[in-house]
Amino acid sequence: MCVVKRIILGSASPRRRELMEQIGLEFEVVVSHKEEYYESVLPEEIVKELSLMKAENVASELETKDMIVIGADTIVVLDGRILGKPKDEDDAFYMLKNLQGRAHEVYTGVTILNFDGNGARQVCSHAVRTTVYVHDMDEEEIWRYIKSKEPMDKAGAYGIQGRFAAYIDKIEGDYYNVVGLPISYIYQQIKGRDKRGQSLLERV
Ligand SMILES: Cc1cn([C@H]2C[C@H](O)[C@@H](COP(=O)(O)OP(=O)(O)OP(=O)(O)O)O2)c(=O)[nH]c1=O
Repeated sequence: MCVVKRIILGSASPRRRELMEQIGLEFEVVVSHKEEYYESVLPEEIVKELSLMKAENVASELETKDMIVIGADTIVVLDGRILGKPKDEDDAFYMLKNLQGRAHEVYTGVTILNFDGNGARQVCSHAVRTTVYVHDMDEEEIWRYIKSKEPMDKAGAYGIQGRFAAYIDKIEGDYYNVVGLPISYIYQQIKGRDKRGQSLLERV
């Protein structure tokens, strides 16, 4: 019989928490307040770097034995420019005005740190891209959406899972990746078996 490892989600995002709960994983949330920054240039490298930093920041505050630590970061990319969370309502307006009527990319980077019983770790960082097509929005619609407060804590100033569903034409790729976590990728990774036939979830 195997003993299952503790899984730590290193995120303050309620969406990430909900997606982990949705698939029935048992996990704990630990939030680190250490600063994050990146040096990479390409979007997929940026989100991988940030997700690694988030996971490492959380791991540095824990006794990391027989444990899986997950970090994630989501950005919206439009014409090569990165849109993070809006600073204020005018910033949200600027982002939404540019996103409407066309396609953009959403990248989420995920890092899974897998610690064995001796505290030795394996690192797996991966980025997932989804293309999102947004319908035309007039200025009144954009302001109405901003006044709903939904955009303010989200990359690109929108939440596909909320009122913004009204403006989603179509997507190509993983929906959950846009919400903040490519959840089936994570599950398949941690359930996957290594050469000894052992799942990441099992303690040695
Ligand atoms: C594009 C998009 C983003 N988002 C959210 C997911 C993330 O919470 C947020 C992107 O910001 P992040 O910096 O990736 O994450 P966070 O600061 O919210 O949480 P933490 O760093 O503690 O893990 O935007 C949505 O909820 N829906 C969407 O459609």
